[in-house]
Amino acid sequence: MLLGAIADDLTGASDLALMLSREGMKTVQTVGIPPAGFDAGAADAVVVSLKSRTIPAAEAVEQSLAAAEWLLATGARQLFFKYCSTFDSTPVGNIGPVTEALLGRLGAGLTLACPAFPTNRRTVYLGYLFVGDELLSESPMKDHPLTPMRDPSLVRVLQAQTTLPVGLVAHERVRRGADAVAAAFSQAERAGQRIVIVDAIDDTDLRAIGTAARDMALVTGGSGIAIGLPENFRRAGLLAAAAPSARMVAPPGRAVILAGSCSAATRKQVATAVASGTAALRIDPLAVASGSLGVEEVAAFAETATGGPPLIYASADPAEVAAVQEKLGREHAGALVEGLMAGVACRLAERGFTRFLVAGGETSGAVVQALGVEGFAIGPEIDPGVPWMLSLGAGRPLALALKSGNFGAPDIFAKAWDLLA
Ligand SMILES: Nc1ncnc2c1ncn2[C@@H]1O[C@H](COP(=O)(O)OP(=O)(O)O)[C@@H](O)[C@H]1O
Ligand SMILES: O=C(O)[C@@H](O)C(=O)COP(=O)(O)O
Repeated sequence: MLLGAIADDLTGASDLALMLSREGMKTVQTVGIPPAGFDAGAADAVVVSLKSRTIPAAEAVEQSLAAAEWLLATGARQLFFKYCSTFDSTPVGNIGPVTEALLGRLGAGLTLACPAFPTNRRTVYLGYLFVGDELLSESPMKDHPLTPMRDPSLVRVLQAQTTLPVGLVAHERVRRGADAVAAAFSQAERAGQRIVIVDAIDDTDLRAIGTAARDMALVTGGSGIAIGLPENFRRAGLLAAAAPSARMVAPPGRAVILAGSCSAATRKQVATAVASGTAALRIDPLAVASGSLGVEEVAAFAETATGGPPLIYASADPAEVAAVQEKLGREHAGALVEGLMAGVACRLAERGFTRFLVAGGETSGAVVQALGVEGFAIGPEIDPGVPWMLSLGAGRPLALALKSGNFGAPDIFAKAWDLLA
């Protein structure tokens, strides 16, 4: 194994695994730290997915360090800490504390932090994160149910989460190429900085940064910054080219869409599916809380639905989410919906469903843990950042696509199935 990655959620992990696989690394994604005897095959990269984005910082640190130990023991030559391209975190973590702990474990001086993913319109300029045409703090991320992002300055956001000095490598340096970036890293290290936010507005920037990060023991960021890392291993003669797959042979069985994401892109995808006549059931968290809607009723809906894959969604707009959270509390509301989706997925898997498209990082984490999946082989790209995957482990094989809340075209719920044979 060459690259060992720790991702703070499931969908983020599959986003990264897809990027590495597209760039020619044989990549396996695991769900949590693999059990003893887990066979990663001849993987060039292993992405360990945690569900550590919003848990208490001390627990996120503990889990990330344990994942790092496993990856290092399995032979990883470089570690990667994957977080969201919108830098999703709370004021107390977890990006800062986990980065700090991993640097300490590796005895490393400097690392970089770059969430840019230009293909999905996340760019960083002068340390400010843009989502599409808007600053992070003016984008729909300001209303995220669990991690509302209200400050667009990544230096400020990260510095609030760590005692390590945070610096900036600005675009003026990045656009001059890999040598200029490497020189900026050395300069930052001499100045006592330990984490540098690095500007990037396109893939050329990301590849230059990737080249410059060749000798960093730890790289942190979104999936975008991983685009230039495989080439370092190829230049060193350690990695052969591999062709990404176009279609995936999925186990026979029925299909369902589970959407627990309230992000703007998911809401548009839900609206598109409903408008086009997809059989759809809306989950009201208050009905789940009162016990009037449960796993059995929801599973029965999916089993009796006709037409294409049915859609079960809790996705709601910011005002509705705020009203629910006021009544139930933010975390309890989230946990209720996640629990329901996980229960429904299990029930449907027992009854012959084998193909699951899940929207939302936390939601995917809950579903995949409940299904008992140990890991995934990476299949074809549905949309940037969203691959089909085949489950690994003891249970019956399943095809899963874990869609980050804000990723995917409006018609992804309809077109995804065409990639399955
Ligand atoms: N209608 C709703 N009201 C309140 N919370 C909700 C509602 N629907 C979903 N949630 C919760 O919001 C969170 C969405 O997070 P996540 O699944 O990570 O989506 P995303 O990928 O868009 O961030 C989950 O905890 C989910 O259970
Ligand atoms: O980097 C990204 O944007 C994604 O890979 C990701 O982590 C998104 O998280 P969710 O929106 O919670 O799915």
